[in-house]
Amino acid sequence: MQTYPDRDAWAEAAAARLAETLAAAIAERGRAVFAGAGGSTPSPIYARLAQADLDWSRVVATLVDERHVPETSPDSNAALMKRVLLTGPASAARFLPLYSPAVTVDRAAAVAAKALSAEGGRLDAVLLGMGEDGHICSIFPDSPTLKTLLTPDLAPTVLGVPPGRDGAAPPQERLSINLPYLASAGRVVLALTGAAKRAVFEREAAGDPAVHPIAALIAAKVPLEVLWTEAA
Ligand SMILES: O=C1O[C@H](COP(=O)(O)O)[C@@H](O)[C@H](O)[C@H]1O
Repeated sequence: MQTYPDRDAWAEAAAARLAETLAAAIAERGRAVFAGAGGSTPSPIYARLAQADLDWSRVVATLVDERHVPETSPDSNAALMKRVLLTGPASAARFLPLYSPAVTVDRAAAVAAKALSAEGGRLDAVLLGMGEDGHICSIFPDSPTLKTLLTPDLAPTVLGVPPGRDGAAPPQERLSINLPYLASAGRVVLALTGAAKRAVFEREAAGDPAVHPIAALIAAKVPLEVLWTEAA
């Protein structure tokens, strides 16, 4: 885990790592695929990444997970990414949504999986956050889709995630990439803030990889870089 003295240094370091990997992919293959998280963590990183000196017209930007809601919803991760990352020069990137309107969450997941596969089926750079319950992407510790999403030897794909039962997370249907997408990525930056999330990360990392997403990432040798700052 890399520790940073404040949020500015933390966000700057995360954005620089992601930009470096996207630039290398563009130099090597003429294109790059970026996948990012929603939630409260990524905004300062997205704001800096948007300023990166990249040929954004060669970047496909997508999400590691999404709530099954339209972009008009305040819960939409797509709306967040478009508002904070895909602005200025970065608006030249092509956005690939996980959500599709007017279809079931499983159908939307199949559509997104096909579209991502058509982009090469591999993510160059990934920005992850982690919830205080230890979820990453929409891979929730107690979800019925947990085991499928964490199965290491499936093909990279996108799956629909049902809402949790009896008030358990997540509150609404979601879509999520699976562990093999993270394991095959070029670089995965997990951005964490605050003492509580650090404690959750350390507890989860020591857990059973079959049911703890962070432990599963480590066991699957995801190219993970954890960047932490105390300022929550
Ligand atoms: O629901 C989600 O939560 C996680 C963590 O969010 P944060 O607000 O604690 O940063 C996020 O990584 C994920 O993409 C999002 O859909």
